[in-house]
Amino acid sequence: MIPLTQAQQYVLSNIDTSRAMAIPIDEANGLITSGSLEAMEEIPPFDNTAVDGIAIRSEEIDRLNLSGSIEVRIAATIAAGSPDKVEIAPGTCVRIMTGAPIPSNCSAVVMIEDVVASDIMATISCRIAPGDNIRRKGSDIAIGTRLFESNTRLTPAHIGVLASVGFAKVPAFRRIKIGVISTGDELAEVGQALTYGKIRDSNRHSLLAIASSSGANVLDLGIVKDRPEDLRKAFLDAAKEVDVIITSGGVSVGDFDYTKAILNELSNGKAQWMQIAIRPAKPFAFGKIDNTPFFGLPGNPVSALVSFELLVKPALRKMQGDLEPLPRPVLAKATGAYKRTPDGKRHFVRSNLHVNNSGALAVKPLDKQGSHMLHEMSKANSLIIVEDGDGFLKDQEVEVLPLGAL
Ligand SMILES: Nc1nc2c(c(=O)[nH]1)N[C@H]1C(S)=C(S)[C@@H](COP(=O)(O)OP(=O)(O)OC[C@H]3O[C@@H](n4cnc5c(N)ncnc54)[C@H](O)[C@@H]3O)O[C@H]1N2
Ligand code: MOO
Repeated sequence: MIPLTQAQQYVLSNIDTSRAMAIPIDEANGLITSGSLEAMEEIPPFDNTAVDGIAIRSEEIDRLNLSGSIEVRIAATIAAGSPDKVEIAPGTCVRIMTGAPIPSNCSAVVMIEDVVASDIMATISCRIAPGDNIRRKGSDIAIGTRLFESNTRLTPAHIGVLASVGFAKVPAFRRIKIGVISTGDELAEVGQALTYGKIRDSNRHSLLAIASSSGANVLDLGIVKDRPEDLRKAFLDAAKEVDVIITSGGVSVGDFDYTKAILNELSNGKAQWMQIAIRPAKPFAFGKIDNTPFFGLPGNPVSALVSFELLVKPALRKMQGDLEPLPRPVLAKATGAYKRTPDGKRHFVRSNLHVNNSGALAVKPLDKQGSHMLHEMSKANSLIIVEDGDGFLKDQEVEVLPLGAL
């Protein structure tokens, strides 16, 4: 058996970053920038009002500060989007709506709630200072501002910023397309009758889902029987269609575990079959078919998902431009014990990570830890890392990998 870090490093060293290209901003959420981005427009693009109210000149502010109350004639009303460049006459003011351009010689806006106004006159008796309620041109983003560094993962707020300064496309690493295949004669499709000896193919569906929620496009490549010629054809066809191939099953030592043998043949003898010193997800195969990375995950349903988290996801992150692709654990206090015996493996214990009543991170190890027990896995949001040994006690601080992060 080899340590997990060795397997992860081997995979990462054989993974290239996907092509950088100009991506339409509405397709870029979750992608990573391939270059730094600078603003070529400013925000706000003109001085505008932050409130609905009355815009006044500094001379009126001075009069107000002297006398405590002023009356000003309302010369016009300015709506948001108004294209007019306005300058107002002495002794007058304008009604103005949130976001509308400020007349060039006005220096504050009084909120409409603080004004007694008729259609033509406004009486102002509140305190106001120059600059109040005005959002100055360029005060949020000036032209030339470095918006984002290269290798920034784009979130909805990044997308909004890019739209606000006029980027229709953004330079980013292309989204990966993942094809998922299930292998095994025992597999039945959902919706098919379940005859004796068969089980439903759950891996294909859970793997399509986890690949999709990891930010990839996915392609369902179906179930392939345990027949070398069928597997060979399916793998070769997949390599033409997708950027990454994921299979489950057939990577252990059974008589019909052909996946690793066919993968090795199609990667010109360069595939690696590994027994990783972890539980679950011990067997794993990795290779490339016509330069398309191929991940042979174990068939046990929990193992397939854990293998995806620990081995596929870091590779996807690297392909998508993440400079620190390996998952990082957090520390939390165990709310229960986990007993194990030394077996040379690091265990990943399905668990529930949460914030306790004191506001600290706590983690509950779940009961059923069998690698076929997918229902229990579905209740987990994290994996407690337990090094080889006897396990941990209640209230002990443990390392935890949260599941589900991009
Ligand atoms: N003699 C040994 N036997 C096994 C070992 C070992 O070291 N020596 N390792 C065990 C471990 S650990 C795992 S994990 C499995 C991995 O086996 P394979 O990757 O070859 O997978 P299969 O044998 O095809 O299936 C294992 C198990 O999972 C079920 N399965 C398979 N595909 C699906 C699917 N798409 N959806 C739901 N369930 C699936 C399958 O029916 C089996 O029960 O090997 C152990 N054996
Ligand atoms: O390691 Mo297998 O992946 O336990 O079930």
